[in-house]
Amino acid sequence: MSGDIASRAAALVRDVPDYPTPGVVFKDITPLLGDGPTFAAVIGHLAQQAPEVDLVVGMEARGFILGAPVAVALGVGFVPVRKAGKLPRETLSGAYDLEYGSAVLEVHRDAMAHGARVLVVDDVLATGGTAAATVELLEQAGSKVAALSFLMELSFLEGRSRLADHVVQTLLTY
Ligand SMILES: O=P(O)(O)OC[C@H]1O[C@H](OP(=O)(O)OP(=O)(O)O)[C@H](O)[C@@H]1O
Ligand SMILES: Nc1ncnc2[nH]cnc12
Repeated sequence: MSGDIASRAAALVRDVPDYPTPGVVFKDITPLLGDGPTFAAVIGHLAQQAPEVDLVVGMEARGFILGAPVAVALGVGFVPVRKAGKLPRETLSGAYDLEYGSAVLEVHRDAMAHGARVLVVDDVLATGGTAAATVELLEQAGSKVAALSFLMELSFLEGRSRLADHVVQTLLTY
């Protein structure tokens, strides 16, 4: 079944060369998001393989698109990890590099109870900079990252090696 979902999803991911910078092949998921049955099947797959968790965490912005419906499917809350300056209360924050730039991520300091088990959801694992920075924030906040779940992994960028102590799940591998 997941093989079937994987091939349907892969057919709806579009390669855009030299975006946003020369040399990067951007994996555009908007065709997949625009196909209701495939989008629903992907969310169902991510939810079905999830460990038991208290919360789902997603990273701005594409991690929100996948993470929030996974949280709803699991019947748990959703915590946004946002780019700097968007959260109104006290935050934990961390700078990081990604495949085509650098940024700062933040999470509300009180978003998770101490010891909460969380599932991290995002669309792409590339260099792993975004995911590693997120794990660091969550662990600083006292959470336990039960697993990280991605729609796809760009394995040639070896992001998985930055998450070596964690469970990493991906539907598609390039
Ligand atoms: O493994 P990495 O090299 O860190 O790259 C992966 C990250 O890059 C993209 O986010 P981006 O910062 O482009 O933000 P967006 O979701 O707002 O488009 C993607 O959604 C991941 O979060
Ligand atoms: N090649 C890529 N395509 C889409 N999102 C990404 N995030 C990091 N690298 C990416």
